[in-house]
Amino acid sequence: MLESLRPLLTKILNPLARNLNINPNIVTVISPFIAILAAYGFANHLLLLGCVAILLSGFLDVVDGAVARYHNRSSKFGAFLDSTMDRFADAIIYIGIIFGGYCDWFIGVLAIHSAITVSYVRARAESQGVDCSVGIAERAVRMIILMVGALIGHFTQPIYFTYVIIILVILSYITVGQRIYHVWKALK
Ligand SMILES: CC(C)CCC[C@@H](C)CCC[C@@H](C)CCC[C@@H](C)CCOC[C@@H](COP(=O)(O)OP(=O)(O)OC[C@H]1O[C@@H](n2ccc(N)nc2=O)[C@H](O)[C@@H]1O)OCC[C@H](C)CCC[C@H](C)CCC[C@H](C)CCCC(C)C
Ligand SMILES: O=P([O-])([O-])O[C@@H]1[C@@H](O)[C@H](O)[C@@H](O)[C@H](O)[C@@H]1O
Ligand SMILES: [Mg+2]
Ligand SMILES: [Mg+2]
Repeated sequence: MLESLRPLLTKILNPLARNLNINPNIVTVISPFIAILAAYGFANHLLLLGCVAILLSGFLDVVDGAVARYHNRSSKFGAFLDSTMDRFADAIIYIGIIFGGYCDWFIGVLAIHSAITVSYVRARAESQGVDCSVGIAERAVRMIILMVGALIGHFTQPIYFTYVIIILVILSYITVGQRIYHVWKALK
């Protein structure tokens, strides 16, 4: 859904990418460590820290690709590493949310399963030659919803963050359904 913003984002990030002539894989590997900071924030009921750390982790996830493209250092391994690190970041963030008690363990397990399955379906579809960047809750949307939920919980009451997490689980499973239907249509 937010993929259409990528060209604009690339244009915005090019000045930064120009001055960051490093191996993009370094940026990719840092991103999940910032997600650990987000998990620390959620586990310790520091919702604002959790929100900002997700934003920073996501920012690095955007920067790694921008650096790779700008300096012609895109690689198949980099693409593989990017997606793999995202799965670590996704799980780490939800583990912090579970430890913080913002959802019970069962909802937390569903949150991790639904988020990772959204991306797994896309990866499996791509291995069959089907582009599957479809659905309402792609990763950027999931991260933004989590950030908004954390802000709402911070400025009002934590229970509203819990409600947002439940909504996010529902949206993620809807996205899994959308992607399965998309692949079924593409391959039938
Ligand atoms: C906290 C501050 C101190 C720092 C933050 C600075 C601020 C200015 C914040 C700006 C944030 C914003 C720009 C980014 C936020 C995105 C985040 C919410 C979600 C992350 O989405 C993932 C993102 C990246 O997806 P990919 O990894 O797939 O894309 P790329 O890495 O570009 O390409 C992969 C591709 O590159 C090659 N490659 C990669 C790595 C590597 N090592 N080697 C490689 O070769 C290879 O080919 C790979 O295949 O998804 C992007 C989707 C979309 C375009 C993002 C749109 C975000 C939109 C701008 C939303 C605005 C965010 C808003 C500021 C949030 C406000 C929320 C509020 C509640 C706080
Ligand atoms: O949008 P989504 O399919 O849930 O998740 C995406 C992965 O499928 C993709 O491999 C990765 O590079 C993106 O950063 C994002 O994590
Ligand atoms: Mg990236
Ligand atoms: Mg990524």
